[in-house]
Amino acid sequence: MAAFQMDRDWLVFHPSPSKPTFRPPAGAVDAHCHVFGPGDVFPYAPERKYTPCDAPKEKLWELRDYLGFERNVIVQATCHGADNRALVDALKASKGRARGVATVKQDVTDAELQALDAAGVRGVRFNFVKRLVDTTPREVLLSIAERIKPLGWHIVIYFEAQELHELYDFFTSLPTTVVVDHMGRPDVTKSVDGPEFELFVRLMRENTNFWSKVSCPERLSKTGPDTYDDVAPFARRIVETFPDRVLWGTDWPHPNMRSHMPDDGKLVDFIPRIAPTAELQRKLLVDNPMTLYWGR
Ligand SMILES: O=C(O)c1cc(C(=O)O)oc(=O)c1
Repeated sequence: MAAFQMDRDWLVFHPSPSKPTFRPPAGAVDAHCHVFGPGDVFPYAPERKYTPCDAPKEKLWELRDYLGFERNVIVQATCHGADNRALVDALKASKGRARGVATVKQDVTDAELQALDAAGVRGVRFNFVKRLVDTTPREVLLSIAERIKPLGWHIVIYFEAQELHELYDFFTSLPTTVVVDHMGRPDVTKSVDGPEFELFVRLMRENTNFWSKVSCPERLSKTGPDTYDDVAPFARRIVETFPDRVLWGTDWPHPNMRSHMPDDGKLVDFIPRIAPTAELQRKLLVDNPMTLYWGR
């Protein structure tokens, strides 16, 4: 009997993704993915908002190789809270082919930060999505930011587009490189030139320490699986406007998907639609993530 029972409506990752037609350039990095558990070895956090299926590191390596990628950036998932043991275990097992983004609390010690750094962690994640986490006061986040800055780490932020107005000044006060998850989750039924997305473009334009992941068409799309036509203009605009500050990731194992479970091969085939030239593809998949995560 497994230690944890996944949520009844949980969608398990795709059992047999298609082989992508698009071949990623040599050295490509999947710069946003997660590991879950396994729960009987690395228990899910008591404060979690969901209980997923196990998604262990071995499955992630299999997917990496199958899709034609060489490296991963593993982002601490909220179901593990600030217990980074599953993440660290995966980083150590990766033989240098994975880097990590952790979640830490204010009372994290310098020795713990050093140990995370040695394992390959290069950033912390601040999450503002209310269905995923309880709110952490801004002064606590700022104190964590000051602690991780000397390590040369960056901050990954996850929020929804309608919250950006309220969070804008706080975000721009952060003292490190800041990476936005999933393009700030735009409402893609609105115009790509409209005021909501324009605010996000302004954040990127006026603050050159901001980067964006152009990931998760499956989460943002309203038109549905496989083509994600409605998301493409948003992601392409960001890639073409900020080619040196964009990252791409599968988001495997796709926590909390309700509408459908994406075929990871189809997600890879989405890349040339948002990064149409070989140069843009190389920056997005190789140069940018290598600079940010393997720069030292
Ligand atoms: O939208 C989500 O549900 C989601 C959740 C998590 C997490 O639980 O960490 O991470 C993501 O990148 C996306």
